[in-house]
Amino acid sequence: MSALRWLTAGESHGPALTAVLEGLPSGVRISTEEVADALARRRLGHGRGARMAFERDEVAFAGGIRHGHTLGSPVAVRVANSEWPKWRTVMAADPVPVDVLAGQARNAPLTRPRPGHADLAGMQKYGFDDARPVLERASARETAARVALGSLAEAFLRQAYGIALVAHVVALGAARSASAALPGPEDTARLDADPVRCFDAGASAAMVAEVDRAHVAGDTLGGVVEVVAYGLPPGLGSHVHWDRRLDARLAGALMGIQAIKGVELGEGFALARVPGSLAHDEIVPGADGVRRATGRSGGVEGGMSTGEALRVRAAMKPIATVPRALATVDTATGEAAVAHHQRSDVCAVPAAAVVAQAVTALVLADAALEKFGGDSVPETARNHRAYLTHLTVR
Ligand SMILES: Cc1cc2nc3c(=O)[nH]c(=O)nc-3n(C[C@H](O)[C@H](O)[C@H](O)COP(=O)(O)O)c2cc1C
Ligand SMILES: C=C(O[C@@H]1CC(C(=O)O)=C[C@@H](OP(=O)(O)O)[C@H]1O)C(=O)O
Repeated sequence: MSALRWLTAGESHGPALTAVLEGLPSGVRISTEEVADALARRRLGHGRGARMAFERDEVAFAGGIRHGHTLGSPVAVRVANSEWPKWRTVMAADPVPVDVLAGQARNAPLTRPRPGHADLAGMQKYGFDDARPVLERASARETAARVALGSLAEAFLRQAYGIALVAHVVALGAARSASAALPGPEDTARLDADPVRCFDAGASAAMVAEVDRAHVAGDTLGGVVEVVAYGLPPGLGSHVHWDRRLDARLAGALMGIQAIKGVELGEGFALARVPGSLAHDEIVPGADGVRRATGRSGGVEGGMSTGEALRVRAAMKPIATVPRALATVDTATGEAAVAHHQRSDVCAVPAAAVVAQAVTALVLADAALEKFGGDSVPETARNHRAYLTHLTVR
């Protein structure tokens, strides 16, 4: 069983998202404002659709926190949706009279499933003749719940072990950052201020232009995000079994984000094209112990953190709701049709970076608690210090 478990519930146009984090020690300092800041960061980014402008995330803790500190009990977070009054009837939990529903334009069955979204496979799997019940949960609005939990995991990692994370966009459509410079956690405000969360100013301008071109063309775009975590000890995760490997756990969590289609640690796929002499990170003596000369592995070897910066990338496919709608079949008639489209993001890669940072923090917090145990922040911090003091090789 994982040391830390998390679950989310809620539909895109439902009253609220609910998230639960179980296993967090007591004594993590956290405020509603910190979680709200993380949620606001997820709404940023050039290319997001109209919904980001008018909808608000109304966050409140519903358990596990007292006077600004975790209690060790499950933490429950509720992210209410300010748009709920408009959806109260269409998304009501209790039965609604048929004549009342019939008067709701929002309730018209969606029978032209979008290629690339969950619509068609979800209708087939769950036995619906309308895509609404599928897309409500498939929607990446759910990622607000994971970002809320990720902000708790990040606070814990920072306070217990001095681990800090940052995420940025390294490619968007055909534009990519040519710079090898990595942002640090202290660059978060600068990344928030960039329209596409890119650390490379030249590439940022090219990415903005890509989004604008796609918008005019009635098209959508994907891209690549990178999460960097600093301050990890060596030895999170394990080589001994597939499901204990840190890389496998990161890949699973990142691939669990809507629209993520590829994950790589460090140089990932590029390593497959170079000889071994250029693929690995040579081990060199340093003032504070052994170091790596390069960061090609992304800070994970043998399924374990090496103690160097962790660097993991995730590739996001373009948004499925393409304004210049794609071909589909109207499931009500069996006839060829164009996919339904009302509004959508042109590109949500900057938001995906924020979500990727959150799920990476959750995986690292789980792996750290598995390694160091402890039911309070001081206890797990003590265990971490003792481990570092007594490392067999340094
Ligand atoms: C932050 C974020 C925002 C998204 N916004 C949209 C959107 O506006 N329209 C859309 O069709 N898909 C959007 N998506 C992608 C869909 O959620 C995703 O394509 C869908 O779940 C199917 O992807 P899958 O095949 O990976 O499950 C977004 C994804 C993320 C991570
Ligand atoms: C609401 C959010 O993202 C939504 C994710 C999403 C999708 O299909 O994934 C589709 C869009 O919603 P709609 O189809 O209602 O316009 C996005 O706005 C959010 O991130 O908070």
